[in-house]
Amino acid sequence: MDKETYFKLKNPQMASLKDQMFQAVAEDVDSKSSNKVTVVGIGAVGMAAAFSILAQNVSSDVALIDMFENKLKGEMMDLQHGSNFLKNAKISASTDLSVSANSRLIIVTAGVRQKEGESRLDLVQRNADIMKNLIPKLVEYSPDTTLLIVSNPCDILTYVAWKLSGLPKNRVIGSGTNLDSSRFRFLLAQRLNVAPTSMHGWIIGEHGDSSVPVWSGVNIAGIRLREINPSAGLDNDSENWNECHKDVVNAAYEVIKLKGYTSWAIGLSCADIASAIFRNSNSVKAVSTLVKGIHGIDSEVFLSLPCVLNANGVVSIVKQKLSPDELAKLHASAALMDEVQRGIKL
Ligand SMILES: NC(=O)C1=CN([C@@H]2O[C@H](COP(=O)(O)OP(=O)(O)OC[C@H]3O[C@@H](n4cnc5c(N)ncnc54)[C@H](O)[C@@H]3O)[C@@H](O)[C@H]2O)C=CC1
Ligand SMILES: CC(=O)C(=O)O
Repeated sequence: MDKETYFKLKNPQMASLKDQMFQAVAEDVDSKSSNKVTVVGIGAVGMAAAFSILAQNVSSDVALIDMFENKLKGEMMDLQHGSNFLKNAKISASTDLSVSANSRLIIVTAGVRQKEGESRLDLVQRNADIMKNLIPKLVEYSPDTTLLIVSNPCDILTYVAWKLSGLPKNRVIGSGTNLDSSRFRFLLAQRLNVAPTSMHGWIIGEHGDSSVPVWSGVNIAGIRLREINPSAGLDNDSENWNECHKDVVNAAYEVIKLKGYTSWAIGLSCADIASAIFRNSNSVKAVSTLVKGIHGIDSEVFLSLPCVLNANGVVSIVKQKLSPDELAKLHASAALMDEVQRGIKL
């Protein structure tokens, strides 16, 4: 019961302050929004995603879910207290999955994270078990939703979520190498002293140790690095450009060693993907999608490729012209995903 109703029941003769202040003119609007995002798992990554989405006004309706009631309430209140600086935000939270009902996007960050020295693949069965508990119930509450899977190993858990959800493949997306591509562009841009947004380079394949840098296409303003230095990114390159990719692969390990986890960049990456969906933008992003039949991959695995994203999720995949070496590495990524998937107990 809200405070207004309680007051009226207790004091039937007295008009409330609200009644005295306002003259009702029409029925209130049904506040059910069409841009609701639920973030499942409100650890470092979930909260960075929720904050980025609210601060960038990608959605003004954010629901938070976790197992820990006090932490949930604390995070919800802390965000709500910033409402004055947001754009009419509605923030809700519960341990009960029903709080997610009618979400247009559900971002899943629940699960264990790597400890120092652990790889993403080491987490697979523990986090697959969490998906088994969560995904079918979440989809029951939001049958028209799009799932964005962030928990690691991201590509494998996106496959698991797709299998468990019964949703069409375009609406089950892994955050994939959108983050790795951002790291790559940042590192390249630093060496060439341009803005990362002016540096065009893609990391595809696994969000993890077998990720594939598409050196053949790295360019600024259409000038490919390889036109100037045909060895850029190769082992025999005297300028060691491939250090940039090695640093991308090492990035999470290094940040985890330094601060215990990674959060801000992946939070911003989630907001970037959510924005493409909510604004129906047809933006091209490297996200994890079902790649069977693309680039000659014949196994049912999810990997990142540049995808056109809009309100319908992944609507097409950009068929990059890959060099034989890049193609071989992508196939190695696919074979690794297939092998790990076969070991999961679903
Ligand atoms: N794909 C990517 O680019 C990235 C993925 N990650 C992954 O994201 C995941 C989360 O990382 P952090 O936020 O750092 O971990 P964290 O430990 O800070 O947070 C995880 C949260 O999930 C919650 N949780 C666990 N099981 C749950 C369940 N069944 N229902 C509801 N909530 C549940 C926990 O209570 C906790 O609050 C990890 O798997 C990590 O490896 C992290 C960074 C980047
Ligand atoms: C932890 C992780 O997957 C990342 O920061 O890339």
